[in-house]
This record gives sequence, C-alpha cells and structure tokens, in this order.
Amino acid sequence: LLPPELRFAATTVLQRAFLCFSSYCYYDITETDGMSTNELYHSVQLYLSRSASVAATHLSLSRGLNSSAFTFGLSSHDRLVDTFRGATATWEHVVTQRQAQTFSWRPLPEEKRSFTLRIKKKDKPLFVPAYLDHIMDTATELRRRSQDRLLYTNSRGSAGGMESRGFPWESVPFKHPSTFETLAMDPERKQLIMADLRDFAEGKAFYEKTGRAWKRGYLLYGPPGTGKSSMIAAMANFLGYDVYDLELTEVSTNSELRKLLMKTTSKSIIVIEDIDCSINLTNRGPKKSPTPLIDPPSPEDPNVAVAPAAAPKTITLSGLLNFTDGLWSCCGSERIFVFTTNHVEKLDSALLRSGRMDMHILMGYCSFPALKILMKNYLGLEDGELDEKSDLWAGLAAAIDEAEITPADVSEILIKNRRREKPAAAAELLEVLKARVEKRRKEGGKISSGEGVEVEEEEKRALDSPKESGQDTESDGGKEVVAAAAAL
Ligand SMILES: Nc1ncnc2c1ncn2[C@@H]1O[C@H](COP(=O)(O)OP(=O)(O)OP(=O)(O)O)[C@@H](O)[C@H]1O
Repeated sequence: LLPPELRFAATTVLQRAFLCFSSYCYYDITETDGMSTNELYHSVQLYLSRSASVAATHLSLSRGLNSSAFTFGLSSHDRLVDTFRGATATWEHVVTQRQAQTFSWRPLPEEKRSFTLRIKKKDKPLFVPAYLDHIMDTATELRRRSQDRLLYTNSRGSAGGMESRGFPWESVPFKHPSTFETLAMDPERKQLIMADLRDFAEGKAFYEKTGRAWKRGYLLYGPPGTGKSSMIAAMANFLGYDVYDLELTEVSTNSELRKLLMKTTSKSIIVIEDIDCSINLTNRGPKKSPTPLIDPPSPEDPNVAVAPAAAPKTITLSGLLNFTDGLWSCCGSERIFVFTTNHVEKLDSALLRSGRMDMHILMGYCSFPALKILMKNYLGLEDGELDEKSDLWAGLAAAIDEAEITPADVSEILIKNRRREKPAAAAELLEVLKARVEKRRKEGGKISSGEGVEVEEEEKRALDSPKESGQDTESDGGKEVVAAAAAL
C-alpha cells in the first residue's frame, strides 16, 4: 500500500537501525563498479568455487575460453562459510532483477549480481584488507592453473617489426605432455630438481627478505636426445608456468633483447636452447671483442638515419648477462631462465658462474633407473613385473651403462616393440644394447646414435669433465659444472 519512495526510505531506516545494533558488518561486492567490471567480484567467484563444489547443492557451472577446467558458482541466495586465520566469514550470492528503467550508455545484464560478505565487527581489522588480498592472490593462482598455458616465441625481427602491434612474442597453446613422472632420469636427481623448483616457486618471502631478485637459472647440458627439451616441458608442467622460447639468432641488438624481456610475464620460463650455437658468446672482454659497449642507434630513432637492413648483429655476451642478471631482469618476478647446450665446454665461464645459472644439470646417457622409467612409459612395465633375478634383467642392468645410449634412442626401440609381450620387447632392447656395446668396443669408444649422430668419446668426456678435455682451466664455471654434476 505504500508508495515506492516511502517503502525505500522505511527499508533504509530499518536496515541502518539493524546494522547499528548487529554484531556483524556487511560488505557488498557488486559485479560492476559503475561502468567498469569489478575485478574483486570475479576473484571472489573463483575463490569460492573451490569450496562451492563440495558444500553447495545448487551450482552454476562455467568453462572459460582457453581453459580446460570447469568453474563452479553459487546460485542466488546460496551461502557459504569460509574461515580465515581462525575467524569466520559468511558469503551470500545475491542475484536481483535489474529495474527496467535503469539507464546506462552500454547494455547492462538483466540481472544484478553481487556477493555479500558478513564478518563479525570485532574481526574487521583481521579481514580488511588481508582476507581480500588473500582472495585476489588465490584467484590469480586458480585462474593461472585452470588456464591452458602458452608457448611464446619471437619470430624474425619481432622485437622491432611487431612493435607496431605492441607485442613482440607470438604464442600457441603449450601442450607438451612431458612430466617429471615420465622423464627418464635417476629418481634422486629428479627429486632434487623438483624440490629446488618448489622452493623457488614458494620462495616469495625469502627472496624479499634477502633482497634477491625472484628468479633462478638452470643450465641443462648433455648430448642430443638426452631429454633437455623434455626437462623444460616437465618444469613448465610442474610449476604451471608459460614458456618463452627465445630464438637468440633472431634478436639483433641488446636493446631488442631488453624489449623482449620486458614483455614477458611473471611465472614463466625463458628458454634459450643450444646457447653455444645461438650466438658468439665469448665476446665479452675488450681484447676479444671489438663490439661497442653501447647499443648501436635504433633504426626507429628519428634523429639517426640507419637502414634497418644494415643494422649489424650486435647482441653481446654482456647484453645477455644483463638480460638474465642485470637491472632489467627484475622488471618481472618469479621467472626462470633455462639455457641448454650440447657443448658446455664452449660456454664462457661468466655465463656459468653461480647466481646466473644457479643449477647445472647434466642430462646424460640412459642409466638403469632411467631405463626402468622408459620401460614403464612405453611398455607399461611396473616395478617387480620382470623377475629382477633373471638373466634378462641382469643383462639390461649390465649393458645399459656401457652402451652409452641416449634416452631418445631407447625410446625409439621401445616404441617399435611396444605391441610385443613385455619380456620379448625387453629382450629385443637387450640385443640392441649388446650390439652397441660390441660395436663400441670394436670402434674404440665411438658412440653411434640411432639417428646416425656420432659423438666422440673425447667429446663425451668433455661433458663429464670440462677441465680434462683441455678446456680453459681458469674457468670457474667449468669447475662449478663438475661440482654441481657431482652434487646431483
Ligand atoms: N630423459 C628423457 N626422458 C624421457 N624421454 C626422453 C628423455 N630424453 C629423450 N627423450 C625422448 O627423446 C625425444 C627427444 O628428446 P629431447 O628433445 O627432450 O632431447 P634434447 O636433449 O632436448 O635433444 P636436443 O639437444 O637434440 O634438442 C623426446 O621426444 C623424448 O620422448
């Protein structure tokens, strides 16, 4: 019977009176904030979807573009109780019909959605803003986890050429299936690497406290086909990071390199594969390098007439070191740099010193524990399935080290035999290993890979011990590699 204005005024007065005497306070988080979207609303929605899936009976479901995960949402007037630092927060999802006469420049959804947070007045200092920060952080993490990750690459001249489009990287969904479980490597070494990655990802407070940039460098070295790329994919899948595959030969200047770095996101792995082949990286010192210490003028600089085609390749080792280590390397956080090489002995010690490449990981020939993982991957052979006292098993264990075969070659043999009975497939592998051992003995240490790649015994020794192979004995990096490999 009351006119709407009076009804509104009466409700407001009653609500205020109620709030004055209530021991609770309420926060409304609406979907839109004036004309713009309220990011907090979407973060709360995602945050609550974690517990909504088990607690509520009537749920809305959604799946975003590029996402492989479903998100649960609360239906109208559904409530959910959450706890934060021992205190209780009650959430209610409120959906009301928007009044027809509401005017807006852009079409608004017919429903008006909001979350109402109810907390005890005494808990207010505890919740605001810490609880809201916690919600935002959790939602960001959930969003990242549910979103399919991306593999970025810089194509020819992208840092300059694509600049007009504002983004120097091109991306595709990252779908590499390699994980630490499928990676053929000694389990203890794998555990070490996983623990290191976990420490890094959870180390925000540590890096802040110690004043270190939140980044870490890994050098993967070893012959071709030993799983360096597979390791990078396993790292990315383990941490849920995007991968930036940096093609160094496509970058002309140090400033281009910096631009590329600035356009990478946090929580990413920046990879430079085959770093020894990418560029001459021993041109750091003044004697060796006639390269100017400053970048040449940029072709985009209107004051300098430089033909872009004539721009020399002037990316230097110091440019690369600044990229990983200098001030610019800190323009994002939580980033991992991975360099790979088949020839660690060719790298400048400056690149290897600790702090730049924190962990040196030797990806070596297939060991017996690694072989067991490959047999599980390709033949489905579980531990204890083959008699460990059998000649077959003992033969594999004895031959694998001397055969010096890469996991890639073992994989090929197992793929070819995967439809056979497991003992028959293992016996076939043993035959191949024995033949390789025989051949190696005859050839006096030459190791032939299945794809016709030949790795000299000398070269192999160089990977294990750079000093022995006549590498610059002053190279601290070389010693570190040996020490790190021994530690692993
Ligand atoms: N350690 C490993 N664990 C599991 N699979 C492996 C391993 N090493 C090699 N492979 C298999 O061999 C193939 C080639 O491996 P990968 O590309 O990772 O080697 P790489 O060391 O990066 O080689 P390159 O130096 O030539 O780039 C992969 O498809 C993978 O299936």
